[in-house]
Amino acid sequence: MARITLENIAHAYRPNPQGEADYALKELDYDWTDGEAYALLGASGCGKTTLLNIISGLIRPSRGRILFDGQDVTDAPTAERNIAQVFQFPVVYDTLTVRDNLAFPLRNRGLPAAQVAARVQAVARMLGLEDMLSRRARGLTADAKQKISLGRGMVRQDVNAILFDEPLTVIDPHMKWELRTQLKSLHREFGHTMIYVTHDQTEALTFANRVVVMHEGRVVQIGTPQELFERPAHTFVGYFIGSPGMNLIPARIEGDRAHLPGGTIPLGRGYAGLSGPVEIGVRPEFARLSDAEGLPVTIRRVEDVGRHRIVRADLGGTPISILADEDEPLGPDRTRVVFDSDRVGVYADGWRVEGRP
Ligand SMILES: Nc1ncnc2c1ncn2[C@@H]1O[C@H](COP(=O)(O)OP(=O)(O)OP(=O)(O)O)[C@@H](O)[C@H]1O
Repeated sequence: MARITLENIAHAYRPNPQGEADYALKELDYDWTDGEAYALLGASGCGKTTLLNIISGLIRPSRGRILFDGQDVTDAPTAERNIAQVFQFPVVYDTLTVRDNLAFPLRNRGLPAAQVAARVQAVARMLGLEDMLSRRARGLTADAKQKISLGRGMVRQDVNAILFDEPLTVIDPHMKWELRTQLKSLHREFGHTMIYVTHDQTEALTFANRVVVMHEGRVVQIGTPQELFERPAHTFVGYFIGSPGMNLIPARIEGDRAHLPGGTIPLGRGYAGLSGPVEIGVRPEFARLSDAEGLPVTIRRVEDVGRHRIVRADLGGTPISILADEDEPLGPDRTRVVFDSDRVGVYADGWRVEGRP
């Protein structure tokens, strides 16, 4: 395995890029820790595959360098980077048995038969493929074939990293949960550096220790699932992660107070010199309805989602969501919202601003 360093990487598909807008991947400087499980998360077209392909060597970046354990591989082709890849669609040899498919990358490297057998057995056990090891891949379900692809990606111990590009796309919804959990266990057991591309926050948050959130070609935050939830660095992170996402409310900030459409709230921290459009961000989990304090809201509807309810409301023209417990009374007198001031973030031009205590 290797530490992967991206040094001022940027990529434009068009020749002679002029401004920022021409870059599908905006400048990025980052060290991927050896042995870590990462997810690259973002909406379609945000640049995830471009970044993954730069790491694998399918794309040479327009700017910057890429290093594996300090060695420059910017011009090294994929084959020389010693990387395993798992794609959206299964890549298996139909005429071979499941066992031979899994063994293929190891035999290719000339590993002794006993080691091949042991490793194939371990991977098959983790993926629940043990019962079908002697069957030919032809005729297996798409789910089983993709499991083989995942297994082939993970069977080698000496790879620098394993890259996954939306590997669960073809998997049946009820199997996805199981496979996500298996992948996580495989990471724990084998300790490979894994980079997993997805547009699905649940996949990213269950799989990865560290999530790299991308938006419009830019990495906007790299953090643990908890950091992304508690301190989104950008409004996109707040909105994209969470269900429902973070509330964003236009605000005018004066010191440690925010003037919102329906009134003024305390912030717990002081802010100065904000420029550009300013919003406060507060997650629905840190908002509650009240009959006495807080800002007036109009309740539009209440959605029961099992463990709790989501109250959709209007705060001076801005739609907001508030979480309410299953047993919390939602009578007609509950017409105000209170935000937990320690959990309110301030965003200027989309970026989180740190206030002074
Ligand atoms: N070969 C290419 N030539 C020109 N533009 C491209 C090429 N590949 C991707 N792009 C553009 O670069 C941007 C980033 O694309 P990329 O495929 O990296 O995004 P993504 O986040 O992986 O999206 P998806 O989830 O849809 O695959 C998009 O605007 C896309 O249209």
